[in-house]
Amino acid sequence: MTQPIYLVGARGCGKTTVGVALAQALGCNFVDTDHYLLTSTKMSVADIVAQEGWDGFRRRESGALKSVTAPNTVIATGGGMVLAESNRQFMREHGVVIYLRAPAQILASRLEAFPEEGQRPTLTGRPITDEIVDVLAAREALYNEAAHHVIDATRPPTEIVEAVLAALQKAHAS
Ligand SMILES: Nc1ncnc2c1ncn2[C@@H]1O[C@H](COP(=O)(O)OP(=O)(O)OP(=O)(O)O)[C@@H](O)[C@H]1O
Ligand SMILES: O=C(O)C1=C[C@@H](O)[C@@H](O)[C@H](O)C1
Ligand SMILES: [Mg+2]
Repeated sequence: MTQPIYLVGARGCGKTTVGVALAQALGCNFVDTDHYLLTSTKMSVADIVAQEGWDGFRRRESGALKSVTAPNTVIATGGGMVLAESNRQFMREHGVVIYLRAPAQILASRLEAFPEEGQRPTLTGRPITDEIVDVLAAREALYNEAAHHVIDATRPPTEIVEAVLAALQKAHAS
């Protein structure tokens, strides 16, 4: 592997969890744009949004995407990375984009168990487990448009990693 692999999908689909395991399986680096922003700004997503609004966060997130892009790297993106057309285009041009797809009901149950509110402040003013249905409906087309491969992310992380590796191998062979 030399091209970066970008994992996209809604909050709770497992981009960070699967990304760590996928990087381990491939023996390559792992970075996460949310974590990159946390360490480079020393502010949580909630802090950035409180100070700069969502527009400020989205600008920083687009910058983070460019900063972390490197060969031999699995990149877990933030759930809203696909909102900017320029980000979707950048990811498709610079690497392989994988959409980890899961229905809102499953996302809600994971987010309820592990809310991490500092990193996942409400997007709409409603509780995140309520808003996820509408957020996913509004973004589903963007995740699909960005993706080279769509992977069922309702399974355990080890199975998702296997499915991603199989998709990458199949694409390489063809
Ligand atoms: N395949 C899975 N099966 C069961 N639980 C999972 C799975 N993937 C992730 N989880 C759990 O769901 C929670 C959210 O996962 P994770 O943080 O990886 O999602 P994310 O896509 O990175 O979300 P965000 O967009 O907010 O960064 C975590 O607590 C994780 O343990
Ligand atoms: O879905 C979203 O818009 C977000 C997801 C998280 O990964 C963070 O990037 C942030 O909380 C925004
Ligand atoms: Mg994450």
